[in-house]
Amino acid sequence: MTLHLKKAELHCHIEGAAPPALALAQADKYGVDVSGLIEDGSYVWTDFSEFIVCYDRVASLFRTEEDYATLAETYLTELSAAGTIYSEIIVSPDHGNTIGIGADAYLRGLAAGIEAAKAATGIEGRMIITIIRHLGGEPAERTAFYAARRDHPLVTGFNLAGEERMYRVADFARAYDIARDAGLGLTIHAGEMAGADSVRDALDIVRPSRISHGVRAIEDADLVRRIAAEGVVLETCPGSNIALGVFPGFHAHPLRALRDAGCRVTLNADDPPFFHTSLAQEYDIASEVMGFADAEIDAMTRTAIEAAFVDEDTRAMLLSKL
Ligand SMILES: Nc1ncnc2[nH]cnc12
Ligand SMILES: [Zn+2]
Repeated sequence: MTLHLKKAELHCHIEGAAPPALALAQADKYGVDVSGLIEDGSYVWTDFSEFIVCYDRVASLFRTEEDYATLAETYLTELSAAGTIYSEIIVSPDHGNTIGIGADAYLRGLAAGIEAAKAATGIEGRMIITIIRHLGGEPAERTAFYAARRDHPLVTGFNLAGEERMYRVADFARAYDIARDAGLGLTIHAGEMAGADSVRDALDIVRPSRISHGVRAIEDADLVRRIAAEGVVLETCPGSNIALGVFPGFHAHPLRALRDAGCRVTLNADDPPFFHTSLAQEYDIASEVMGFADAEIDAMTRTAIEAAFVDEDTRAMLLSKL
């Protein structure tokens, strides 16, 4: 067990953190039929494409500012109970537009949830605005402009999620330029559903300080050396990778190999209930299944705080808690 260890998370999609029980309550509230979506208390999907459809259906059950406040507060409160001091949630203002409340109300609701959790538990939270790869470059640029104009201090980063096998990183270069110019921290999903080339493109074109996943860099030794040399931080999500079939089991997961090669690695849950995991479980697996010592896991937590998209006073405060 790793309950005694402090934890930090850089990579969790907030709609992907909705516990099935909360999604069921939301479905009840809005009279939505969830057969085929939730069965026996679990989300139903079989591959990445179905997972994305399932994810979007769950997201559509959250329809008001208050719903989003509840979602963020529920997740961060659960994290805090497991010893988590910091969490970055990946948020999608496009969902706010899809459900009709607009991006501002969507972010306001999430921020209220983050602040409520902080008031109750002390957990620090930030929001990373994501663009959606399978929607293409044009909506991404609109979202990047929105993110650049952000007027909320809890919005500190920018990400690209969605179907990695669609479009090219270059299609999102302009969106990333806009986010970079606005001073947002940059990370990008790469090396999850696509291989080393995708990670190399992400490094060359986006120049991020972090990569969301990045684990398939292991397919190219030169690329692993480059990630280590450049100090790019990998937001690894082992449970997610196993659930999505990226690797056949934890024994085959490259977390240890990447760490041993000098890459800076962190532990994250991605979309925890969809992948039957939690941040606490990712820490437990690192300890009990992958055999990392407590000091090695603490080093990953420290790396997460070092790479967090926060101001330096907040970083110092978080580091002092470790
Ligand atoms: N694991 C994942 N990869 C890419 N996009 C996502 N959106 C939500 N979860 C994701
Ligand atoms: Zn992700």
